[in-house]
Amino acid sequence: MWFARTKSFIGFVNLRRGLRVALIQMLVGDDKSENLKKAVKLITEAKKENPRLVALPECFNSPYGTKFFPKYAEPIPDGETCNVLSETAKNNNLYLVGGSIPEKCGDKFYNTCTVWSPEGKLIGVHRKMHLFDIDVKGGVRFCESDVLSAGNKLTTFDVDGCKIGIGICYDVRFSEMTKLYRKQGVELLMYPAAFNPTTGPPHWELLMRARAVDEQMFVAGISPAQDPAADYKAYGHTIVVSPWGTVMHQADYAETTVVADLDLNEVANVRQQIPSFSQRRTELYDTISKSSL
Ligand SMILES: NC(=O)CCC(=O)C(=O)O
Repeated sequence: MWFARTKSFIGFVNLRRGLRVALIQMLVGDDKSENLKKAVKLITEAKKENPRLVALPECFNSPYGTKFFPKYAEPIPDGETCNVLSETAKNNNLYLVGGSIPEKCGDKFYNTCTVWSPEGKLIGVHRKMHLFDIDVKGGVRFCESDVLSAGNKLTTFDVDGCKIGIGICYDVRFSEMTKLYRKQGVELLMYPAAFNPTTGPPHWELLMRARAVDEQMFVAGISPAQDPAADYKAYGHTIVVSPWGTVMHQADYAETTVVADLDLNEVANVRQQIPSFSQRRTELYDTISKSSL
């Protein structure tokens, strides 16, 4: 009897897998120490909601622009920003996805996300794999590769049994990358990101939902708030999408924090009901792609 009760209690505990995340849509300025102070303040405020994991946006310590990257860049993990992120994760006892910062390594620069444990340990480093080089006539032109080098590795980490993958902004356009994360068992994909007023309205939500539906996982996009005075205006609209493709939360343009409760059971439920991953005809894809070369 006791055993049966205990077993069902354990079963109940195992059944409920949840993760509360707080996504900080922070207004980034051109003063690095002010940006760092602001990040600490917003993370500390977010802690009141009791999240297990907090995330910052792309390029949160520097304005987003190639002319700024070399000036704001720091070594990882031995720079001022990493020290602040490590301390803040530890002081608040939470996992911290440190958005991204311009990283300096030797004579190269990268757009890099660091991930911190509640003990303040560095548990992940992701260098943006796909550089944002686009030229939309009458819209946005940007060429990260003028200054930055691309990373070559996927990055995952574990929070209470949930495997989390990292991409940075433009990485979201590459479904091959998400497929690799799915193969590695990822259930939540987080993109620190900074879309813009040209590509944001037509593509931001669409891409986040597409990746969530393709790979049947939670997807979060964490943007800076929009600064109307900045050269590059971020789109904002920090977003969380469920494995079913439903937009659970989406911010507007202003500074805010999105708090979301992720029911991780939904991942397995959706994957079981629509088993598209195991129904792929990879033998055909390989043959067709080789024969059409
Ligand atoms: N920071 C970025 O990578 C921006 C990506 C973007 O705006 C896009 O349309 O893609």
